[in-house]
Amino acid sequence: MATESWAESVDLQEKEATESINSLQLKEKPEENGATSKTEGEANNKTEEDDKVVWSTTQTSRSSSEDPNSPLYSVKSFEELRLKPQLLQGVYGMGFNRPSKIQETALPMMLAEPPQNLIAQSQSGTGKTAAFVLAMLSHVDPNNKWPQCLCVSPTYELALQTGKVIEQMGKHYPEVQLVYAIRGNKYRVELCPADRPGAEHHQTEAEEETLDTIKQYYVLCNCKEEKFEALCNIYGAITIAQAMIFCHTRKTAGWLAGELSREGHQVALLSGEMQVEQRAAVIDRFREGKEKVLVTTNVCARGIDVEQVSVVINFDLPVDKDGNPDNETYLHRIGRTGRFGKRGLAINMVDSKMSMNILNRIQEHFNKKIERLNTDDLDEIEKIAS
Ligand SMILES: Nc1ncnc2c1ncn2[C@@H]1O[C@H](COP(=O)(O)OP(=O)(O)OP(=O)(O)O)[C@@H](O)[C@H]1O
Repeated sequence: MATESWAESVDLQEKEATESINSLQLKEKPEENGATSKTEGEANNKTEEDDKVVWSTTQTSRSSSEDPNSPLYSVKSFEELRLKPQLLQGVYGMGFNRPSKIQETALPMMLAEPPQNLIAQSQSGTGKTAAFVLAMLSHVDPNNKWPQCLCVSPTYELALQTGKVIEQMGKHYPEVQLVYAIRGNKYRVELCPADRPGAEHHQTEAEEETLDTIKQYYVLCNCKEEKFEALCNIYGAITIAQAMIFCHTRKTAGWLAGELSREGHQVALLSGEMQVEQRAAVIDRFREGKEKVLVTTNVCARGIDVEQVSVVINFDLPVDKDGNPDNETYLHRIGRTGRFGKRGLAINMVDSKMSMNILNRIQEHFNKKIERLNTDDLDEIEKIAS
């Protein structure tokens, strides 16, 4: 699959972004993902690190593709979805064995002749992107030399991420060309007709929006310093592959990134005021595992798919401009972990009566109990990860 180069401008910015990230890396962690090979002598010499429970995305939850109630369960194979052979090659090349429920349900509707309009909802990380990418690639006819599929993304980062999925799935379909109509690329888009006819709806109930594979907890604190201490205790008790930490303001995010760096964590900082290309470079580095912790404010981290993210921390709970709970943002944030049946952990920091009230309203909205976690008790933290 051919691509127009958007990477040039990203490269130019990357150096600058890397420098600012490097300035945060005061101390490198010697071990990656808690995985090391040891001699027998070393193995007998247990360290604090050895005692930690590993909270890793390699552990899959009970909600697997075998469970008919799981959003990953399907009765069909990709062959039965009648995908083009080039796309089947692409799908298997990405390591997908079977479609998820949303893929199995949505693809036949999107591939029908004539195709049906569809508004589909499914839990985070259950394969929606893959579903609509396959639909786009199935419809495009490379003999027609005009733009045929338009994918509109809410953010620059998501446009790049979806583009990468298109590139991977379309790897064996080089006749199809992909272009990015994003900042820095001069490309005139054809507009969609404003009068779209009605669409089929495939919706999820509010109670089902969060995944059972993501365990949710809250921690009671009094101030940001206590929240940071709680965070350190969590890191002291469990080994975390990669984590995303959400803050309300840039100021808090910057402060927290600095504190975490001083503790020896490999930290990346992502916030709205950075140039979009810089933000893309930061996300790329995080995706490659160059940083293990991503501290971020909000919008730019929406929809990011990084498999290794095993823990999401709401250092500040998401609220809208009127100070009410932002349930949608909460869902998007915690959905950065527990991707495609992996286990995930979401921890909310509560530091006032007001934020406790916000948390209670979030629980009510999703009809899901969020348990309290005492981070002064290392055994208790270890237990939630086992
Ligand atoms: N059928 C499949 N088999 C195995 N892995 C899959 C399959 N479909 C998608 N994935 C992987 O699962 C992860 C989540 O998929 P995807 O990003 O499509 O989910 P999503 O529903 O769009 O997520 P979000 O709601 O956060 O936008 C991705 O890393 C993707 O590569």
